[in-house]
Amino acid sequence: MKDKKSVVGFRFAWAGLKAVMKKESNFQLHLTATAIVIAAGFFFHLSLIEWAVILLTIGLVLITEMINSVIERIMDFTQPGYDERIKEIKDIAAGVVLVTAIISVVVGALIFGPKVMQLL
Ligand SMILES: Nc1ncnc2c1ncn2[C@@H]1O[C@H](COP(=O)(O)OP(=O)(O)OP(=O)(O)O)[C@@H](O)[C@H]1O
Repeated sequence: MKDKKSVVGFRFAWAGLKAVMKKESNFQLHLTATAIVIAAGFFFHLSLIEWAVILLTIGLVLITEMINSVIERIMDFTQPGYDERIKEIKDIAAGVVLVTAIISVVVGALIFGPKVMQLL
């Protein structure tokens, strides 16, 4: 019984993931960047700890983008019309994604920067 519930729960979670992949262009952009970073990781033979940091950073960006999408949907549902309070909530949620995106660029530069330099 519990197993069946877990499988159903997983199916809903997978449906949520598919919805963001299909409907959110920013999420698709992050997924493209993720594929490029992972390919670069194999090319540069990252160490285990470097992989761990890169994967955690990728996860952070994808998760915050998903949370941002959830907040946008709740706001659109709560107040479809223009509202200054909704604007601030959505702007802050977008700011969260921006912060993680900046962190991911810095992490990428720290890990890949020296390796790219060695190639030049
Ligand atoms: N109901 C609203 N009231 C006031 N400002 C809003 C409202 N909806 C959106 N905005 C403003 O428009 C910006 C963009 O909102 P929107 O919901 O279109 O998200 P988005 O960043 O375009 O994401 P997506 O492309 O995923 O829809 C918000 O950050 C906010 O400044």
